[in-house]
Amino acid sequence: MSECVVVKIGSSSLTSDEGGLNRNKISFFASELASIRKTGKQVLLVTSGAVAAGFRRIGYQTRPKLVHEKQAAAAVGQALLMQAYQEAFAAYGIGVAQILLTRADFSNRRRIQNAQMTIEELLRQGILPIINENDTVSTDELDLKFGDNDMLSALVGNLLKASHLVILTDTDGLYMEDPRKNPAAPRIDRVEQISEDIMRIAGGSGSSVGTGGMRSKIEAARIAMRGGVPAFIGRVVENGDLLLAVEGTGRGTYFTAQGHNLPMKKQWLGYHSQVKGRITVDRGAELAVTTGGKSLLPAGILSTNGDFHPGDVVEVVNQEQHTIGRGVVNYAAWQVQAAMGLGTDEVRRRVDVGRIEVIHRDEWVTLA
Ligand SMILES: Nc1ncnc2c1ncn2[C@@H]1O[C@H](COP(=O)(O)OP(=O)(O)O)[C@@H](O)[C@H]1O
Ligand SMILES: N[C@@H](CCC(=O)OP(=O)(O)O)C(=O)O
Repeated sequence: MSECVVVKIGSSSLTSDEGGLNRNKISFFASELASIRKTGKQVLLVTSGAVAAGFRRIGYQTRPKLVHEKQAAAAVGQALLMQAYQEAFAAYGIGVAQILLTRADFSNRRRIQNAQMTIEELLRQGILPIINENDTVSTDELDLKFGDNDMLSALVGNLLKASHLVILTDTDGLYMEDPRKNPAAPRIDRVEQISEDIMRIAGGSGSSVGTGGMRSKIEAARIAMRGGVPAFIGRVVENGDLLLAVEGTGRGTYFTAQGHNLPMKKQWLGYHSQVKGRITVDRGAELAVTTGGKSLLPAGILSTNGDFHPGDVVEVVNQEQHTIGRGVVNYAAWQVQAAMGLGTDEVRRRVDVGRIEVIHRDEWVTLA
């Protein structure tokens, strides 16, 4: 397959603060995406804007806050959004398809493989897939909702091994401070690694229609970088800006892909799987699994949370409760509790487990 560009457009770029779609903006983005297709690259669009497009039509005065109201607004707005894109892309002879995904779809290997095969077939047939979260069935509980589409776009980019992830918003990239609060703050042009400092300067949404703000975009960029996909966060305002963004001279911040492209299985483990519990480890175990390439043994485990079973995915945290990675456990939670802190011989004597490793290194991904 030829190079593939995933472009994410946020609500703030498509709608006005008062709600409702801005048709001129949609036509503009359609022409920008069409110009990327002309260069021979495949294009996928991840679009927000369903709630913002639908809430006025449904009769709400401001963007709704209650889950069922948001879902109702999205159900109305998604149809309006697709209608607008269909018309706008038709002007360039490009057919479009609607794909609605949820976080749960990503944690189920078969479902996400089906989505991937569908998307690949659409691309082969020259159709431009337009993806949004399936707001009607997603709920805010238990991390089951993306909420904003930044993370969704990163996961789609990784799934398709995109050559570029372009996250468009209403600011020219990442600034040292939220430019709405400090217009003099300087922009960061390139980020090689997402440090704690970078996370700190990225704030929430400044507009009344956007949700994630810069923070969720940076988190998405981090996932893309780990998946080997270079990312861009910024703005396109004039004809040709999107092409410049893809070519490396856009109005925004570039995030360099990290060389080690995680294999699909580890990407699934790290970013798509559903976590069933948590294991806290001591410093020695932390180093062994994150930098030593070792399996996690019972001796370094301090505590567990959640009711997990062999084959489930658990999150592993250090003594400061920072996530260091995820892995598939060979023990049930009660077996970890019986074995934690014990040496290998002692575990074999006291606990009936098939394998001594709580998490084997082949079933582990470092996320620190
Ligand atoms: N350090 C920062 N640099 C740039 N923008 C920031 C920063 N911190 C917070 N923001 C805010 O993030 C907003 C973009 O996010 P959001 O409103 O969620 O947009 P979208 O709808 O495009 O996802 C900007 O308008 C800006 O106010
Ligand atoms: N799925 C929702 C996304 C909500 C949202 O505001 O996202 P974003 O503008 O990307 O911060 C919608 O289409 O309205």
